[in-house]
Amino acid sequence: MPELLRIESLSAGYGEAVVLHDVSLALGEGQTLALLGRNGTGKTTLMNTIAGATRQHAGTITLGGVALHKLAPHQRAAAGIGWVPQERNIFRSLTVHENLTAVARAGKWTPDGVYAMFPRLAERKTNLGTQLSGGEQQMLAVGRALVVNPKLLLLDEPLEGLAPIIVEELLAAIRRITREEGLSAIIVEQHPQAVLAISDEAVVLDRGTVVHASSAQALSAQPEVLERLLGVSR
Ligand SMILES: Nc1ncnc2c1ncn2[C@@H]1O[C@H](COP(=O)(O)OP(=O)(O)OP(=O)(O)O)[C@@H](O)[C@H]1O
Repeated sequence: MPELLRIESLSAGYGEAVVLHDVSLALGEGQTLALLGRNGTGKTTLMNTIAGATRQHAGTITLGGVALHKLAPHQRAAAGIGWVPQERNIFRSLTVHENLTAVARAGKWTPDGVYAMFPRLAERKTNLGTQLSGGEQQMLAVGRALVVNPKLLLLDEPLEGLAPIIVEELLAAIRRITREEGLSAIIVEQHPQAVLAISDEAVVLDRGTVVHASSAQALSAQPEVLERLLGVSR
């Protein structure tokens, strides 16, 4: 399969502080990567760096042959990065529908497609962002990234703090978006198994470096590695 993303020898952080050291990874078109690691190991920093929101000290990031690291954040969105940050950046003072139409760009994903994926959002079309539950806000954040019609979706802890029933709903939608619709994605999670089950590749970070890279299936089948690197046994 053709390569979509390639990161080589990446170092990045905040100001003078370097958080990521010599990170390299690659992802093929239509593939999903689970980005795992304990608290504070640099997962969010790597997502932010791909999106252009940190200070990059060294290395390259290429998306479909385009040198992303040379672009400003808004240019990276135009180049195909759909970023759903940890803090779910929706417009709280706009309605659900306005949130989607404000950023939509021509392509396969439309607001109606998002409503079909998330029927809860269809019911709340005219509600303001402030009136949504945490789960609905997360669905809207994912929907906003989809209607930009990205090449690569970055999902930073999309399941964090949500009720179990909402976690199931979101996971099913993410599985459909990645497995059935074939959109490439990087998913950050602290709890690995649910995400490994819907991913092709797995990378584990520790202290800002890659300490494990394999297929998601291979990592799932290694409880001793999960225990050692993530402190979970399954
Ligand atoms: N805005 C910032 N300025 C300075 N240092 C930061 C900033 N954000 C994060 N860091 C530091 O970078 C390191 C990696 O943090 P990061 O949030 O990337 O880890 P993480 O693996 O995503 O953790 P978590 O699972 O807790 O979100 C930590 O030591 C953190 O203190």
